[in-house]
Amino acid sequence: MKIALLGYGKMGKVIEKLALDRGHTIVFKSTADTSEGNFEAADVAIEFSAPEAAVDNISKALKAEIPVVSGTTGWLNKYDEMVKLCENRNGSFITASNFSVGVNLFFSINEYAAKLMAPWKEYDVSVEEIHHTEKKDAPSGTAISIAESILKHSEKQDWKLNSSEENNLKITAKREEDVKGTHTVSYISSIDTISLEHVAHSREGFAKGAILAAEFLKDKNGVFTMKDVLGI
Ligand SMILES: NC(=O)c1ccc[n+]([C@@H]2O[C@H](COP(=O)([O-])OP(=O)(O)OC[C@H]3O[C@@H](n4cnc5c(N)ncnc54)[C@H](O)[C@@H]3O)[C@@H](O)[C@H]2O)c1
Ligand SMILES: O=C(O)C1=N[C@H](C(=O)O)CCC1
Repeated sequence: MKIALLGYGKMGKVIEKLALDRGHTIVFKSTADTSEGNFEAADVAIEFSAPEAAVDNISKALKAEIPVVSGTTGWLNKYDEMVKLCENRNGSFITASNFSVGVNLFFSINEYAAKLMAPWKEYDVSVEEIHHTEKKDAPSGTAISIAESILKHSEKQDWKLNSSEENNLKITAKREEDVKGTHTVSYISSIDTISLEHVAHSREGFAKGAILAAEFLKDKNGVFTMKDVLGI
């Protein structure tokens, strides 16, 4: 596949390496200030940029009839707009707060646990995420996805960052040097604690999942999720 990389930072660089290892070619790369290569030649665009840049990048790909995989977080208030654009252009689009296969399995475990724990009111549930200090958005997109699944089975009204109000699901966001991504769901009672945790050891999992999504999307039309890609 000929790939355009929209965003060539920490993720763009890992994706480039894995894509080349899988026999793909990179025909275009862009950052906030530079671009090189031939965008129109791409079979698929993989977009990992910044919250303020994602909508422009995704729109640019859809308008050029190039399928787009977007991993950027922190822009999902415009998700419906991108879905409409994709449908109007008969294009192909997938976004995920986390492309790692392990995290997507963790999402399913989290949903199952939320359902199982729902009747056991003595447990209070909370979510914690830890990422590197360069991360622009908080809480992480992954923590929001985890919280939204828990809320489907909970009496809590909404998630809230760093709130201890009983009717909200508390998400704690920590920033520590070089942490790739740690997400923990805790169910705490006065008697015991049940914890579920996913720890990313590197960025390879995110990159590999994004390439799997790009390979899945190449000859399809529509809006998809990682559940479609992984068949889970
Ligand atoms: N979904 C996932 O699996 C996943 C995994 C890791 C990171 N992310 C998200 O991906 C995004 C990027 O992460 P990163 O660690 O690579 O960040 P980074 O800061 O290392 O790199 C971002 C890159 O985007 C570029 N950029 C900014 N504006 C741009 C524009 N208008 N056009 C093109 N490029 C532009 C920057 O110049 C930089 O090269 C973040 O939102 C992060 O939260 C998602
Ligand atoms: O490094 C980041 O930034 C990450 N962002 C995603 C998120 O916000 O959930 C996925 C994990 C890494």
